[in-house]
Amino acid sequence: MEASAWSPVMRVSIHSNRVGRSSGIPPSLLKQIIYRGLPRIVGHLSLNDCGGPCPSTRGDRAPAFEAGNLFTSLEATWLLKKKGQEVRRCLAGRSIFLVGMMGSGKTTVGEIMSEALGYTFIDSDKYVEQTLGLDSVAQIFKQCGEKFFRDYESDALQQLSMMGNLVVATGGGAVIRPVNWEYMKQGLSVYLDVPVDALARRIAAVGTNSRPLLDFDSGDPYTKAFIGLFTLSKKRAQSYSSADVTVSLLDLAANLGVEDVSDLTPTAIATEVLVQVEKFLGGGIDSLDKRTCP
Ligand SMILES: Nc1ncnc2c1ncn2[C@@H]1O[C@H](COP(=O)(O)OP(=O)(O)OP(=O)(O)O)[C@@H](O)[C@H]1O
Ligand SMILES: O=C(O)C1=C[C@@H](O)[C@@H](O)[C@H](O)C1
Repeated sequence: MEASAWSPVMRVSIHSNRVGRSSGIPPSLLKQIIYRGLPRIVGHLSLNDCGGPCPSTRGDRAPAFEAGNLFTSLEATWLLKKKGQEVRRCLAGRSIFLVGMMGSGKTTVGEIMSEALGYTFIDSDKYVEQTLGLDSVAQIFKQCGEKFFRDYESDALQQLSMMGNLVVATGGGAVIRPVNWEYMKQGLSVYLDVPVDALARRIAAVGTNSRPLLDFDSGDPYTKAFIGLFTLSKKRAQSYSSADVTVSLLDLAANLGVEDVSDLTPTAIATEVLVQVEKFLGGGIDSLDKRTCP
């Protein structure tokens, strides 16, 4: 999944005076994360086990086995882990609930964050599937309808809210029920704000089959995804804005001088989420040396 989905790293343009402005991460490290921060891919490659075409064989990518690439990836991993350790102290066991539209990266970014924090990752859609013993959310919608799914989704969030030390990727529609916010307020909520075009491109790449609210009868995958996401995002904008922390990919890209949000790696986004969470909790953000968190 990762190897084929990430966008070409070579197209990223970096303006050194802008890098790191919002995040408090040393500019040289942040540049490397954005420019070549592909630790998960390198991890796969080092096992010689890429699921699709290896990045090293693709013309639009930096050579994956180049010593510098591995080195910078290790630095990115180190920085993420360090931030994770700092934020873990600030969180003091509170869980993080990631909210956002379908395809916003809650699962991808959440898994990376959970590893950095030493937290357990839970995907609430999967939790509901397992509770019901059904294969997919699409099947639940088809057999039992949306309301039935939403009831189980609320139950799942209630149960998860009573545990600590979790990063939870919530379902894209979890925000529409006020009671779910009561559950999520037991921890910290983070909204991943991704432009609809980028969401539609990501979802079109894998098809709309697994996402019942986008799986219309006609239209190509991008158009179906775009129309569905656009409509839902308008309806949900206010709900998403209730999150404690918002991480806007447009803002992050602008602050980093990156032209296209698709060029932001999951590691960079996960690191930014941790930085913003730390900021929300009152921790040091201007420098890695400032650690004012209790
Ligand atoms: N930063 C990124 N750059 C490019 N592709 C990404 C990025 N983050 C996630 N993706 C891809 O986008 C798709 C959706 O990601 P993911 O499953 O993490 O989103 P989600 O918010 O959990 O979605 P859903 O709510 O529908 O389950 C996946 O194919 C994933 O590989
Ligand atoms: O945005 C939504 O309403 C949904 C998102 C998915 O995560 C699933 O929870 C389901 O497909 C509904």
